[in-house]
Amino acid sequence: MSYEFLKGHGTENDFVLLPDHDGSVHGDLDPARVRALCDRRAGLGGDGVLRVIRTASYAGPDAHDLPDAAEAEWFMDYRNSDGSLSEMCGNGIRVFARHLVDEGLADGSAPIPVATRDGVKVLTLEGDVVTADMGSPFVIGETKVAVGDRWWAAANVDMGNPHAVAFVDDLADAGPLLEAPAHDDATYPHGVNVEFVVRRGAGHVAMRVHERGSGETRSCGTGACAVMVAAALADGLGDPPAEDTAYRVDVPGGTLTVTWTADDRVLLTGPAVVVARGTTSL
Ligand SMILES: N[C@@H](CCC[C@H](N)C(=O)O)C(=O)O
Repeated sequence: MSYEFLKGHGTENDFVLLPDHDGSVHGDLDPARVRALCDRRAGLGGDGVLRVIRTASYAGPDAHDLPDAAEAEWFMDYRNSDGSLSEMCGNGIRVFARHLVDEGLADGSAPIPVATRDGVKVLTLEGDVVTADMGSPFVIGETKVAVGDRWWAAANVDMGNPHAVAFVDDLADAGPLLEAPAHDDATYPHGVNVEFVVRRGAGHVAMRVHERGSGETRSCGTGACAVMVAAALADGLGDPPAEDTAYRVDVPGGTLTVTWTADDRVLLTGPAVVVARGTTSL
């Protein structure tokens, strides 16, 4: 079977997009196909797959939990590169919105609602930059993570998907991150995305991330949001802050801006580009 794909990225967190508007191309989207597509040597390469499907047409895992199609015509069916599902992807949803507008499937001059496994997110495009309203963060408490025999205290922040945010002295402290950092399985029964963070200045941090289901990636949008929230709280801001507050979050693949609003919304702003398209039979 031959089918259409596109390739895109947001701050070098890269994705294979699979247009499947009525669900007739990929059915349940076999995890083995996701792994084959994301393979960087034998496939197209990617940190994940974004299936572009109408909310009303999705019949796969979690279909019963999806928002109503009247709230969001399109559903971002996100898969990690190992084939697993995740609730949300902050870089992916910006690329998803860019694709909808490029293809005339959504009007880029107005906010675009997109359904995810974490509810409806609203995207706004301004030139090359896309902002995703990621909703409210949930700061659950303290945990810890480890690489080898080194442990760090970490903030447990839920952005729809799970995060552990560890402040470190140096981003190199975590080593090459060839394996998932150790974490508390009782706190994170479904695994966790782990961010290592350093301060760069007032309202400015830099991070690395090991993503659940994808390994170390060049960026993670939900991770950047979790990092901003953890940093803002460590800086003494309220939950939510008294006034809208923006932090610059540097990632290996670029720079994101995260704004935590006084009405407790986290806004993720950054680039989103589609770089290629074609057909494959992977
Ligand atoms: N890269 C994404 C997050 C993708 C999902 C994550 N690996 C998980 O399993 O929760 C982002 O930009 O947020």
